[in-house]
Amino acid sequence: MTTETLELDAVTVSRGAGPVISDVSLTVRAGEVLALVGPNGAGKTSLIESISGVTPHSGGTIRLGGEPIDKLSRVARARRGIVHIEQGRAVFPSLTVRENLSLTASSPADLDDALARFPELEKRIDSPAALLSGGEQQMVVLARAFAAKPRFLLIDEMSLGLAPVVFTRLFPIVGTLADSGVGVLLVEQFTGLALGLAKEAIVVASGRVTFQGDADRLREEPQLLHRAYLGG
Ligand SMILES: Nc1ncnc2c1ncn2[C@@H]1O[C@H](COP(=O)(O)OP(=O)(O)OP(=O)(O)O)[C@@H](O)[C@H]1O
Repeated sequence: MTTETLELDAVTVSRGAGPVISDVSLTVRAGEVLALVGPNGAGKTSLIESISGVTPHSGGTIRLGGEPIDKLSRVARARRGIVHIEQGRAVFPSLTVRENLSLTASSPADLDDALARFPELEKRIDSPAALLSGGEQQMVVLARAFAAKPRFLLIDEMSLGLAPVVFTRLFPIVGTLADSGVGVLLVEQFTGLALGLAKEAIVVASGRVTFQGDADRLREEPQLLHRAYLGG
């Protein structure tokens, strides 16, 4: 059986004065986590946005299951299974947890399936999302993404604004989503956590790839990571 892929081939993204991502090629595989790390301003968010269609890319090709998706709108890409979790916890505060999940679940079974992965949310199912803690809100965001039955999940800085004790509990959930067959591209400032979940890693600095390979190797060799952050 061949593994489904989301591939970027020499992708360039330009913003304002010039390219913020240059010639980046990578492959996300179904069932695996690919960690995308790098210093602030390296272009990680721009890269993720080019995949989901939030920001257009100015060069290169993006393929989903081998088919180019460059010309598809953001909505069309989402319909094909590319789900983007943007920075910040975008819950609908006045809606209950159930209503938040219903926005993306296309059937009650999909909603139940998503909830089954987040037992802590089941207890809060009829609470308005505004009354949940930051960690619980991020769980709603993850559950809502999972309820959409993604083929590929793009996660941008899930830990932002959360206490370490909270996000270290959330991180393993991303691993279980990948184990269920979803391909995950994970942007995360807590490099150690991201590399711990990932099979492969890619480091981007000043818009260019400075390391691509085994995540464990990068985790075990801090000098390699340091060099990649400085530009390779
Ligand atoms: N809307 C925009 N218009 C113009 N330039 C932008 C815009 N958004 C980001 N940039 C620039 O693009 C470059 C890459 O930013 P981006 O947010 O993609 O990097 P990042 O690696 O995700 O950074 P961080 O970790 O700080 O979120 C930066 O130089 C940034 O100033």
